[in-house]
Parts: sequence; structure tokens; C-alpha cells
Amino acid sequence: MLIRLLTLYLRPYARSITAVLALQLVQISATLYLPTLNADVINNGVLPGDTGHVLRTGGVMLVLTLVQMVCAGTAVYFSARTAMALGRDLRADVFSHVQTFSVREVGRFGAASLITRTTNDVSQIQTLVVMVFTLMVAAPIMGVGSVLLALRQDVSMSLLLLIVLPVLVTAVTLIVSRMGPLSASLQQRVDRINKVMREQLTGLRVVRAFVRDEHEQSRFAAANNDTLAVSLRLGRIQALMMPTVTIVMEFSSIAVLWFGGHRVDDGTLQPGTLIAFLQYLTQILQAVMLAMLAFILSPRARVCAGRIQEVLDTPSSVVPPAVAAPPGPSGGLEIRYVAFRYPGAQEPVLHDVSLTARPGRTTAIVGSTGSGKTTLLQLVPRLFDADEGCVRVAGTDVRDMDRRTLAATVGLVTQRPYLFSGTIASNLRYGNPEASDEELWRALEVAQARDFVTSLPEGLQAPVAQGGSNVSGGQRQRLAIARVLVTRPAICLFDDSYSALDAATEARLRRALAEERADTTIVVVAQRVSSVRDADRIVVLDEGRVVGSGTHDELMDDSETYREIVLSQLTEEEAAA
Ligand SMILES: Nc1ncnc2c1ncn2[C@@H]1O[C@H](COP(=O)(O)OP(=O)(O)OP(=O)(O)O)[C@@H](O)[C@H]1O
Repeated sequence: MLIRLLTLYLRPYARSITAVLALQLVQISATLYLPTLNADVINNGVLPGDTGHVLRTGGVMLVLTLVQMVCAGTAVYFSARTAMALGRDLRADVFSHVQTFSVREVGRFGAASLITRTTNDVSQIQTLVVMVFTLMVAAPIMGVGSVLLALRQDVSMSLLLLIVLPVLVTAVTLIVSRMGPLSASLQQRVDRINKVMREQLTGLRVVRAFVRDEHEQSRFAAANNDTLAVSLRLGRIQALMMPTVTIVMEFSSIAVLWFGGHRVDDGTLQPGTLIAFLQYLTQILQAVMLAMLAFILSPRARVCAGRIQEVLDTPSSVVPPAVAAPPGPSGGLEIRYVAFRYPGAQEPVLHDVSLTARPGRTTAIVGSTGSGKTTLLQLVPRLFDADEGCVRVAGTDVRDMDRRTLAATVGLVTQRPYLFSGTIASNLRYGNPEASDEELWRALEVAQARDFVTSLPEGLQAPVAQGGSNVSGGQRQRLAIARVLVTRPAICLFDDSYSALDAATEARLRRALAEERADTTIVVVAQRVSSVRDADRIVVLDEGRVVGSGTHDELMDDSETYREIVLSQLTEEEAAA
């Protein structure tokens, strides 16, 4: 998974990568050649007392060291740039793919996990990329080169490598193989911390109102400590790496000095050759160590790549049509035999639901809590797709409509409207950036929000905090209604959108809406009977089924469920009035 992701995302940076590889090659060649020159200085300069040879070769060594430094620095610069660019591309792709998700996919991953995957997981891969460029490429070349050059210095002493290398590789493999599962578990713990944090910040007012600060703190501490425990377990295994390599390195050096020392004594090995051999041995073990550093990071990056790829490979359950059909001339809404079940739920929440809402008419949907009203409305702009049956907008199945056309035709004011950080104007123009100030004021007037906005010193430019947290619930609802009206949709869906308005404001709003949007299809979900009794048609939902349909008077006669709802809010006289 990691390789697949890296191959795909590094392709555009082939030039930078080639530069990094070339620079690494020069740097490593210099590193590899230096011990040979060192042996030469000792054997042919220092021992015979040839100062000229020492100065000449020493000069070459100095130049090589400078080249090595410049190349290493430049390679790190290019590696870091490439890794940053890769991170940006990955984040952009994950973000734009998540944008295509329906509520179903977002629910499957969870918002917190999607945020971790777009940020923390991408950073892990970036870090690995820098490591791969600076260490993983250099390490094998340096390792193999050092082995060859060590062999060239002295074959019999090189036999020692036959013992040292297998020991080292086995130890490293054992350690790294235990890190994989722990890394996966660590990323899940990071997800959990984000989830708890997000939930607590969103529900801050509830936490304060119920004085549950301590409970929330302990919930966060549990998630935090859990992450710490996994990090420590991972850290303990990682910590084994360095001592293992150091012990092997020290024992090998002692062995080289022991055997080499005897051979220098015998006169079968020159002191310079022994020092060069020791340097190559150190370089070989350093190469293994460098590769290991990358290995330490790779299990976590592998897990992160898997998590990112999982998001990228998940198709949206709301598929755009191959060829979009144009909306028909009629602006109405038809829902036919629709059934829907939430993912993972045992039972469907909608069964065989049909209704028709005509242009210029108001259709109301009523029903007890949890009867499926919101779910039904969400099928119209395709926040979900129905499992059975179809939803037609202006005569065309919504699944055959282009996303933009559908969005321009259907305006949904959600039950809990969300405002973005910015200004009132930027929020109102969210669906129609071209709208003039005049159009904004008109929409505000219909939504009964004109007075409130006028009273603000900055008017349309008044700031709105994230989520609309600096306006009241009723003001937020009215701004959300105005935002939909600015797009002038043929079908307006109001999901319990009047709940925070007082009865007089609601009546004014409904009147203004009827006048302003005389040819619009209006569908209203409401809990208050007063909000629906004047509707042209009222559809009664009960446990996801249509159990009645008609005007208020017809339903009072025909529908037991409707009568129960009405009489729970009004007296017999009020209901009949
Ligand atoms: N995302 C979801 N995943 C699983 N089940 C859900 C989800 N959203 C809603 N439900 C369930 O579907 C049923 C219908 O919910 P829905 O929100 O459509 O009801 P409603 O009639 O709009 O209720 P209310 O009047 O309280 O807003 C409920 O039983 C609810 O628990």
C-alpha cells in the first residue's frame, strides 16, 4: 500500500528525486573513498615519513569532505521539498475525495478519523519520505560499497562480516516485525483522542450546563493515557534497536582489533589497512543503523498509507450519473415507493413512502419523533440515496441529475443549520456567490431577518463565528432560510426550520414566503401543528410509513395518528377553528 501510494504521488517529482539520488551518489562515493585515502596516508605517508604525500592526499581528503557536506545538505533540501509537496498533494486528494462522500461514508469513517487521516497520517508519510531519501537510498549503497571496499582491504578479515551481518539483520527483523501491529493501534488511539476532543468542544455548553467537566476530563485522560501506554510499548521496542546495533558494533570492533592487531604484529597487515578496515566496518554497521531508522518509521507510515488509501479507495454511495438528464418543465417533487435503511441498522426507517408536492403549494410532513421525516427530506438533495423506489425532481430521477443542477433546483434548510465563519453576506452567498446585496436583503426580508441584520453596526458585513455560534438559534435559522432563498430554488425543503421562531414571526415568514415564491414547491417538516395546519396537503408519517394524507380538516376526520398529534397540542375547539 505504502509503495503504491508513494509511486503514484512521487511521479510528478521525478526530477527532484533524480537530483537527490545523484547528490547522494556523489556524497556516498566520497564517504566510501575517504577510508582508502586514510589508509594510503598512513601506509605511504606517515609510516615512511613522506610529508608531501601526507599533504597531497590530506588535501584531496579535505576537498572530498567539503563535496560530501555540500551534496548532503543539498540532498536534504530537495528531499524535504519533495516530501512537503507530496504531503500537500495527498492532503488535497484526500480532501477532495472526502468532499464526494455522502453522509453514509462520512459516518462510516467518522469525522475525527477523517481529520487524523488528512493531517497526522499524511505527516507520517512525509517524514518517511525524507528518511527514505536521506537514509534508505544512502544506506544500501554505503553498505554494499563498504563491504566491497573492506574485501579489497583484506579478504580474510572480511569473513567476520559473515557472522556480524546475519546477527544484526535477524535482530532488527525481529524488532521491526513487532512494531507493525503496535503502530496500527497507535493511529487508532490518535483517532480516539481527536474524537473525544471534538465531541467535547462541540458539546462544551452541555458539559458546562451539567457541570460534567471532571467526567469529561477523565474521559479525555483515559484516551490520552491509553495513547501514552501504546506509545510507550512502541518506544520500548524501538529503544531496543540502538543498544542492539551498538553491542554488535562494539564486539565487531574488538574482534577486528584483536585479529588485526595480531596480524600487524606478524607483519602480514599494515596499520593503515587495519584502520581503513575498521572505518569500513563502522560504515557498514552505520548503513544498517540508518536503514533501521527508516525501518522504525516504516511500520507506522505503512499503517498510515493503508488508512489514507482506504479513504481514497472508498467510492461515494451517491454516484453521479454518467450522462446527466435535464430537469423536466414541472417544478414539483415526487417520491415513489421509497424505502431506506441506515448502514448497520437492523430495520429500515422508511417503508414504501410515496408523496407528491406541487409547485405553488405547501406540502407539510408531520409525524412523531423518529418517524423518518428528516431522513425523507435528505433523500431529495441526495445526502443519501433511497434503497428502493425513486425521488423525482421536476420529473427527473435525482440519481440522473447533475449535482449542480440538483443543488440549484432543491434548497434544503436543515434541522440544525450550520453557518460558516465569515460574514453574514459570505454565508448568504454560499450557494449563489453572484447574488447582489439587494437580493440578499430581499431574502433576509422574507426570512424575517432584515431587522436583525439592520440593527447590527456592520450590517451584511457583520462577522459570523464558526458554526454561527455568535448568533441566537432563531437568528441562525432565519439566516439559513435566507441563504436558501438567495439561490432561488424551485423546491424549498424546510426541516423543522421554524422551531426557534415565535408564532407571530413564523406566521409573517410563511406569508412572505408564499407571496415571494408563488411558483415554488414548498415542503415543510414541523412539530408544531400551527406550522402545518394551513398547508395545502399534509402527509402523516408514522414509523417510516405514510399513514395519512390530506388537508387539516380531512385528516382530522380520517387519521387517528394526526388527530392524536393535533390534540396533544390544541384543544378540540382550537383544532376545529
Ligand atoms: N445517521 C443515522 N444512522 C442511523 N440511524 C439514524 C440516523 N439518523 C437517524 N436515524 C434513525 O432513523 C430514524 C428516523 O430519524 P429521523 O431523523 O428521520 O426522524 P424525524 O422524524 O426527523 O425525527 P425528529 O422529528 O425527532 O427530527 C430514527 O429512529 C433515528 O434513530
